[in-house]
Amino acid sequence: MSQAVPEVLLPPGLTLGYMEGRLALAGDEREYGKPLSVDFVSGKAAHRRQFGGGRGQLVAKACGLAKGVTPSVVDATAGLGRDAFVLASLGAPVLMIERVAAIAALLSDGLARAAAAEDTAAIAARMYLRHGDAAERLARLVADAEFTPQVVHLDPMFPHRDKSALVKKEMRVFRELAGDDDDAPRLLEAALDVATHRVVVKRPRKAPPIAGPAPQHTLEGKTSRYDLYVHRSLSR
Ligand SMILES: C[S@@+](CC[C@H](N)C(=O)[O-])C[C@H]1O[C@@H](n2cnc3c(N)ncnc32)[C@H](O)[C@@H]1O
Repeated sequence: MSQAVPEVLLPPGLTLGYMEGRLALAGDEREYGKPLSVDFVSGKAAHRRQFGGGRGQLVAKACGLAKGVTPSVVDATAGLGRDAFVLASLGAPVLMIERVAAIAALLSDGLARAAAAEDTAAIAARMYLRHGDAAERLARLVADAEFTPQVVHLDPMFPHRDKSALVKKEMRVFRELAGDDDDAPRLLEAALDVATHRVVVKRPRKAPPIAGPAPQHTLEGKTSRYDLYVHRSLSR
């Protein structure tokens, strides 16, 4: 039985379709490289799940996962769900929000395949997905008691004015769809309003923090950094 392809608006030159059982976004390979899809079951995600360093990973430390501590997380910039999957693999319930319809469709397909596979079914059961603008949805999620995040994780696209800075062809498709996320300060404010424990923001290591309140702590990795905003009542 052929699966129906979700109807989403795409920039010219890109198509969404099923390839080898996966929903994938494809364009001219010379420009965009291999089709983009979400795979939580095999490849890099599986390798990282088995050998990635568990709670010692930067994203886990930033979100406050520690021995006996596993917070609930909203990943308000879900993208291809890599960070969300790491956190869910470590036991955290994670609600992902993604505003670009085509990316949300890839995530939804990847999640369905993870739910059907033996090794990842329990992890997928802790992952939830909403399509929409997180700056608008966060407050509603909490008001409706749909999900109360202890931690909000943000990883907005970092604007690269210099297009030659694009290293991987596959990421060109992604960047073309997601844009530059110039409105990240608005999202940070919305996240600070709802997270009961902390908001964590992933940045390139040398990039300035998002405009707005200053982070109380930073955690540095090899290529990226996390800015930590501890909930006001806990930071005193
Ligand atoms: C750099 S990517 C995130 C990658 C992700 N951390 C991962 O592990 O795959 C940023 C994503 O956040 C999404 N995004 C940015 N601002 C958003 C908002 N206000 N609401 C929902 N999604 C947003 C973009 O569309 C893009 O897909």
